[in-house]
Amino acid sequence: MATASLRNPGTDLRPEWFEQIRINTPAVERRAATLPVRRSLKKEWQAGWILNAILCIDLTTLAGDDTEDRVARLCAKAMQPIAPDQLAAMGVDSLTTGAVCVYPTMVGAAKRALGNSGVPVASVATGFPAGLMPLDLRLAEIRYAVDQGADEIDIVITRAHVLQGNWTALYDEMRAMREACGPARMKAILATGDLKSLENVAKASHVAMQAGSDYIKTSTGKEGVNATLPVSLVMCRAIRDYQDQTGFKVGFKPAGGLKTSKDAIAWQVLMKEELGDDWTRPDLFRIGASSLLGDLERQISHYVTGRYAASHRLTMA
Ligand SMILES: O=C[C@H](O)COP(=O)(O)O
Repeated sequence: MATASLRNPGTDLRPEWFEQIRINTPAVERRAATLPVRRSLKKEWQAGWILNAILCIDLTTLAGDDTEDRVARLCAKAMQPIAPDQLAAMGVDSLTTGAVCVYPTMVGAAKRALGNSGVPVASVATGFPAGLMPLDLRLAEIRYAVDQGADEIDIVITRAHVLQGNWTALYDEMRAMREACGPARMKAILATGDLKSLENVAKASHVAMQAGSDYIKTSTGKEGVNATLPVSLVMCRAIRDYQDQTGFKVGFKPAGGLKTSKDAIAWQVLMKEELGDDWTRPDLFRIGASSLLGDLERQISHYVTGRYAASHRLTMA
């Protein structure tokens, strides 16, 4: 059995590990519905989970009007997401987000802004968000982002391969992407809102892990439906099965539409209950979000000062 610290190397394609999967959708939905209301957290516990969520955020900007200035501001926020006096009041010395996540042409600006802070830069690639580009161009885009200094690559898959059950084609493209990533960790975005069924989500999760993904990620943030708890539950169970099958731990990243502290806590409850404490830390859990940090800041400020700060006092737009 592999140890936790080793990177998932993937396996040969093993359809027999997932072809028989059937999902009881009503049961998944019932279980998912209990997650947001499962724990009534006392104030200090709630504040602790909120700080942990910040530690796990891939602080994201993926907009057509991104500029190097915007990316630099995002990076400043990633390095200091909470005001030092508020952190000190909570007995915490320092805190950063899990990573920043940007388009490939913004990787250089992010690296410069983050300096030696240790905050990793994640880049989307492979024709994000639709992925409908020739494979050689998608692989070249990964290599470009790695060359610019990206530590992590968030790839998108060809949804048609899933919809047609073409697992070999899906595995082959992801294997090639994993190789193109080299030392950069690969997060595989399944775009679950496009995949039509929870069974397809489970099967695509298995193929992504067999192809060597370091994390599996729900969504680009651009699909009609992005991260949901039922989809996340199915993906977490695939991660658990894969660990049973291979001994390797693969990370999970819900992304798209996560905006509130309540969301951040519900997803952490999911991780803790389905996969255990290891999956509440950034090496196995990230939250992809462009507009979650503001609410987390508000809750921390309320915890420390007893009142809610006006939104213009919070530095994250
Ligand atoms: O990977 C991260 C997503 O693009 C973020 O989606 P969001 O803008 O809905 O938070």
